[in-house]
Amino acid sequence: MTDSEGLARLRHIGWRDDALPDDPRRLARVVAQHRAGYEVHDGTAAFNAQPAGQFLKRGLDPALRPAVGDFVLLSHASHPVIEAVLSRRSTLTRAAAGERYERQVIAANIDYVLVLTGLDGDFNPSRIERYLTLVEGSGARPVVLLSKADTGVDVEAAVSSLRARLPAEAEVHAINGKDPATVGLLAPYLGPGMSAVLVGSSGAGKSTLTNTLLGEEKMATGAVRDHDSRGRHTTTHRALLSLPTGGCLIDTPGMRELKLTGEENLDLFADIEALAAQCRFADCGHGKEPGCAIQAALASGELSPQRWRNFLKLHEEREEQAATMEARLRRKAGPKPGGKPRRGGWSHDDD
Ligand SMILES: Nc1nc2c(ncn2[C@@H]2O[C@H](COP(=O)(O)OP(=O)(O)OP(=O)(O)O)[C@@H](O)[C@H]2O)c(=O)[nH]1
Ligand SMILES: [Zn+2]
Repeated sequence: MTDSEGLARLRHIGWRDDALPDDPRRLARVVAQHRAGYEVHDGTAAFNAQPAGQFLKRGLDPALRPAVGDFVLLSHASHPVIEAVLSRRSTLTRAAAGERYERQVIAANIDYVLVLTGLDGDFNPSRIERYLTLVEGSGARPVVLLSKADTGVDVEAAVSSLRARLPAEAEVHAINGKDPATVGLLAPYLGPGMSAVLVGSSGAGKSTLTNTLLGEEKMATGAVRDHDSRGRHTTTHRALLSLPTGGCLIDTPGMRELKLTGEENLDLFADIEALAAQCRFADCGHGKEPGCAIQAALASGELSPQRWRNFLKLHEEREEQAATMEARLRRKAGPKPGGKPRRGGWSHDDD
């Protein structure tokens, strides 16, 4: 295999450097993680690989283990073993219950997270906001895609109300997932060397858009899929899709249903945090307390009730999840020797 052939092969899996790694035959990309091991793709085919023993050690920071999107070096054995994980340019993480409160990598080396929402009944600005908080700080960039713009809905109104809520730099596009012209619109995010994931709730149009991007009918869409055949197409070869635009789309069920956990930061609501800091009392409950800056902002219209509700909802969810995780960790740790209950630290008592 010549160098240029080797490079062309690696481009299919999103390898972006102009140089080949020292031993390109050993390079592959993790496209899925199963109970029984990993599924990797080397640009020609997808196959299974096991993690080397070093990745299985108890107590190892989960962030050091191979994750979907990682470029890895394999052994030459007939049953390939993942021996090393190359350094990451971006890391999407979420909180995970482990031996301590820690973060789990859900995808690595992703450039764009395409957050897809239908402009039909699925349209939900709060959910979009929450997806953006998940992507924040990952090194990947979110792109909000509003599908079904062709269905007679008031696209302008939806887009402008959404823009008003999101940070100014957020990218928002209304699209028709069935229209081949959409490929051109999204090409800047899906060019050679780019890796993207598509997230969004069921029915938002992920399969439809993926098919349009592929330029052929490769996946079953909701229109033709009956209830029982759900998941039938979740086969190995479509976990990493090489797009005609040169980029690649990582599409595994876990990625599709990115869930929010207790650890997203709430930077999108920094304005609300700033307001709360102006309340007269440091422990203000933002109810009937005198001198409450939040209530004042709500009264003056500076803060919309909807935005305040969203903040409260997200905040509450976050607290709940953090408490659940703490409780789980505490159960795992067992009672402290000496029998005396531990003081402080835990805000919830669950036994
Ligand atoms: N008119 C129109 N219909 C769309 C568009 N995008 C998706 N649809 C339709 O919406 C339905 C659901 O689309 P899918 O692509 O199956 O949705 P999905 O996100 O893959 O759904 P899951 O596989 O359940 O996660 C199908 O009937 C599509 O034809 C669009 O931009 N315009
Ligand atoms: Zn207050």
